[in-house]
Amino acid sequence: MTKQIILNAFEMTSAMHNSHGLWKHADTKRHRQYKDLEYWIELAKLLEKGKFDAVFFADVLGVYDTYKKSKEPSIRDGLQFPVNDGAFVIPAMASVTKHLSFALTVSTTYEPPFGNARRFSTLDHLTKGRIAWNVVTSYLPNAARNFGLKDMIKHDKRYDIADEYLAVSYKLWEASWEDGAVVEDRGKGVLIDSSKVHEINHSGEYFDVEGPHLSEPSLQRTPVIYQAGTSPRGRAFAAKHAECVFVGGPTPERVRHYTEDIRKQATSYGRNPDHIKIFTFLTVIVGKTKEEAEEKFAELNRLWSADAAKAQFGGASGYNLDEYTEEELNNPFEFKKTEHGHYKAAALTKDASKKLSVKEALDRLEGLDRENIIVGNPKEVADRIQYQFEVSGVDGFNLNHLVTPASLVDFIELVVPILQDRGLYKTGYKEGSLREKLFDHGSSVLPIDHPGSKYRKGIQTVNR
Ligand SMILES: Cc1cc2nc3c(=O)[nH]c(=O)nc-3n(C[C@H](O)[C@H](O)[C@H](O)COP(=O)(O)O)c2cc1C
Repeated sequence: MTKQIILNAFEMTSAMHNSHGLWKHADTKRHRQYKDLEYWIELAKLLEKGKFDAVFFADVLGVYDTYKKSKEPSIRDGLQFPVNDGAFVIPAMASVTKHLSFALTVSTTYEPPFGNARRFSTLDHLTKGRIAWNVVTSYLPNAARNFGLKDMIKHDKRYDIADEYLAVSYKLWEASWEDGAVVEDRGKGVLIDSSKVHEINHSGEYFDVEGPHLSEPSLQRTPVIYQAGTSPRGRAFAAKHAECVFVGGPTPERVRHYTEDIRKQATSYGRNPDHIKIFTFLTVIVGKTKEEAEEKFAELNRLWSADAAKAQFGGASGYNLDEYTEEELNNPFEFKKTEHGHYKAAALTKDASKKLSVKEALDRLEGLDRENIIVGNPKEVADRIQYQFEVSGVDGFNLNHLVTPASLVDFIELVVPILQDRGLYKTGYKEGSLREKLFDHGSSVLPIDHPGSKYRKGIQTVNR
């Protein structure tokens, strides 16, 4: 059977996400409606109609303020600000869908693991196993200062902390409660068999947690583990822990380099590389005709905010694009490792399809980056998606939407049927939890080659 594209809607419970300045578009209301439950409920119904696998909720815990050393460019255009807590809209979206799943971003740098484990168990219960956790280590200096730190914790150390954070989480989800602990024995007057509920007594370098886990085991126990990070340390972390990885890369060839590296490293951890699904970005502007798509592109390009794009680039990469002098504009735009994140900086330097000068790099952010957007009629768009899917070696995409919900409606009406005709996209959902839909492990819980499963106690689940 043809390998099929797994599709997530790339979202954020914020005024704007990656559509810089496009709140000015006549058809978008999301910057006013992102705080309304009705907006998320309608979106959920639309996405399930389009057979989307999941909604991927990005998140940040601060304002982007590297560019111009100021928060003003971000605040002015609503760049991922204001941003609400994504967890709260998920149960409402789950209540009007049966199959759509939800990947929620939570940082291991700022929120302690004990409360986070309960949050995900609760969501897994309420959605009947349709939850994933996108593990990030965060990149905004303002986030560090919001959580009482003077500076960001160093990039690689954040991943060391994340490693221990995951160990604590696995203990809570996998080791604290045995299967069958809830006995509900009316005769003996026992609701929960306390011999099957365990403290975890974790004492480590960064965390001390006694337990037991406050939630009883949910369908998946450990939520499907997503990870977003493309640096060498990020990829090593993904290879060890992630069941789904969200990688950045400006070309399908470069994305392939990352997918191959992650799968190779996963093997060295004793994991089956097929137990990792890899995703990258997808941005589409589709019209019934090429001319209509080009008109849409021109209109969006006209409304684009270069300042917001540079502000996002700044926070994600650590480069302040405002600091180059006139004389420096012709210099090559070089990669430098910062304490922020890897993929944005790499996209315009070492991963770019050609070497860029500083001026050329800045120009890429002045408008919608044509190199990273598919513009065309439905067939042209489907051809290009198919090409990117086949060349990059990914299992699916996180689909951006520039105008919400119009971009998603266009995609579902115009592109999905072609991908379905080609056998590249499902026409119906598989039954079961998110993990069962994504994999063939034979159960909802972690497979035995995953490091989290090593913590298991007294759990009677079959696994392939
Ligand atoms: C494709 C992609 C998406 C990401 N999304 C988020 C996000 O929503 N929120 C966030 O705080 N960090 C996000 N990150 C970055 C993570 O915080 C990451 O753990 C950290 O910046 C280091 O990333 P790196 O390994 O690529 O350097 C993302 C990274 C990538 C590659």
